[in-house]
Amino acid sequence: MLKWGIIGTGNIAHTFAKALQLAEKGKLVAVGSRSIETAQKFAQEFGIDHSFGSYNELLAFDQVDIVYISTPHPQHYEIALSAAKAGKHMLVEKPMAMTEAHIKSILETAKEHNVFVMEAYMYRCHPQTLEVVKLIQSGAIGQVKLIRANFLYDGRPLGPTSRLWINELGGGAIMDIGGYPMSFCRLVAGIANNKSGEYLGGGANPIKVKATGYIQPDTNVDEWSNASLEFEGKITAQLFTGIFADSDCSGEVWGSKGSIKIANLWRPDLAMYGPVRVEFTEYGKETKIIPIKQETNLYAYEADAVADAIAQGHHECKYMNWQDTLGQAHAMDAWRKEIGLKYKEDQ
Ligand SMILES: NC(=O)C1=CN([C@@H]2O[C@H](COP(=O)(O)OP(=O)(O)OC[C@H]3O[C@@H](n4cnc5c(N)ncnc54)[C@H](OP(=O)(O)O)[C@@H]3O)[C@@H](O)[C@H]2O)C=CC1
Ligand SMILES: O=C1OC[C@@H](O)[C@H](O)[C@H]1O
Repeated sequence: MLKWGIIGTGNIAHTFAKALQLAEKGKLVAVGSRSIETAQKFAQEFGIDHSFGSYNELLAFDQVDIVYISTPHPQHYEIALSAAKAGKHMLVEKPMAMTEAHIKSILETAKEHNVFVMEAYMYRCHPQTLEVVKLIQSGAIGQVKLIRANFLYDGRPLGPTSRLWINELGGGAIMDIGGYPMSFCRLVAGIANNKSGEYLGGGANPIKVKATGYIQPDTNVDEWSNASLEFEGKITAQLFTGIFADSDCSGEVWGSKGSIKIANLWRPDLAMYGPVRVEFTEYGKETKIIPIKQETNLYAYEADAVADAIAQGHHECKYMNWQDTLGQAHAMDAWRKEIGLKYKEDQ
C-alpha cells in the first residue's frame, strides 16, 4: 500500500482524499496545510492520524511515501523541488508548474533524487480515454485528420477571491482548464503518429500553435481563448477554453474513415458534465455507442496507476510521462504567448 500525504486542503484535495478511500493500492496517512487548524480539520474529516501545520513538516515525515501537491499552480514549483529533495515521490496537480523552465527544473530534480513524479491529468488514466486510444490504434477511424476539444465552465460564481481570477495565483482559463484540451489533442496526435501500435504514452508536440483570447483588464487573467494546432502527419486541431459559460467537456476526432465523439472527456466522475461513453461512427453507417464501465472513481484510477508505476520501479507513469509533460509545458507557454498572457514566473 502506497502511503499518501496531501499538501494543501482546498477543493481538489477533498476530492482526491475521498478517492483514496476507494483506491486499492494506496491510502491517505497524513496532511499538510499552511495552518495547523486547517490540517487538523481535514485530518478529522478523513480519519487520518497525522496532520502538520506546514508543508515542510509533512515532507520530513518518514511514514509518507508520496505527496499529492494540490496548491494553486504557482506554488507547485517550490513545493515539488522540496519534495524531491526530501526523497518523496509526487503527484503534482496540473499544470505541474507555471512555465516550461520550472517544469524542466522539477523533472531534473526528481531525476537527481530518484523519485517518481507525474502531472495529474487524471482523465488520461480513465477507461474512457483508454477506449479512445484503442479505437484510434485499431484503425477504426482511419488516418486522423482533425481534432476538437473543449473545456469550459462558469467560474464567475466563485468570485474575485478565487485563485481562478487572481493573476498571482495563476488564474485564468488556459492554465486552469485549457491544458486538458491541449493534452488530449497532443495525446491523439501522438497515438495517430505512433505506428508501433503500442500505447507508449507521450503526446505529440504541435509544430504550430496559433491562438486568440480575451484577457480581462481588471484581473489580467484570460476569460476565454481558442487555439489552433498543427501536428506532423497533416493533423490539425482546435481547442476552446473559457471560465464564463456552461460546462463543456467534449471532444471529437475525425479520421479518413470515421469519427469519435466524447461528451464528458475530463470529469467522468460527474454526471453533470455528460454521459460517460464513446460514440463511434464509420462514415455512412449508424453511430455505435460504446458504454464505459467505471469500476472505481476517476481519481482512484489515477492513484492506482501511480502505485503500479512506483511498484514497478518507474519514475514516470505511462499515461502522462515526463516527455509528455515537457511537450505539454512547451505548448502551453506557446499558447499563452500567442495571446499575451503573462505571469510573474515568466520574468
Ligand atoms: N485534476 C483535477 O480535477 C483538478 C485539479 N485542480 C488543480 O489543483 C490545484 C488546486 O486547485 P483547487 O483545489 O481548486 O484550489 P483551492 O484554492 O480550492 O485550494 C488550494 C489550496 O492550496 C493551499 N494554498 C497554498 N498556497 C496558497 C495560496 N497562496 N493561496 C491559496 N491557497 C494556497 C491552500 O491549502 P492550505 O491552506 O491547507 O495550505 C488551499 O486550500 C490547481 O493547480 C488546479 O489546477 C483543481 C481542481 C480539479
Ligand atoms: O482541473 C480542473 O478541473 C475541474 C475544474 O473545476 C477545476 O477548476 C480545474 O482546476
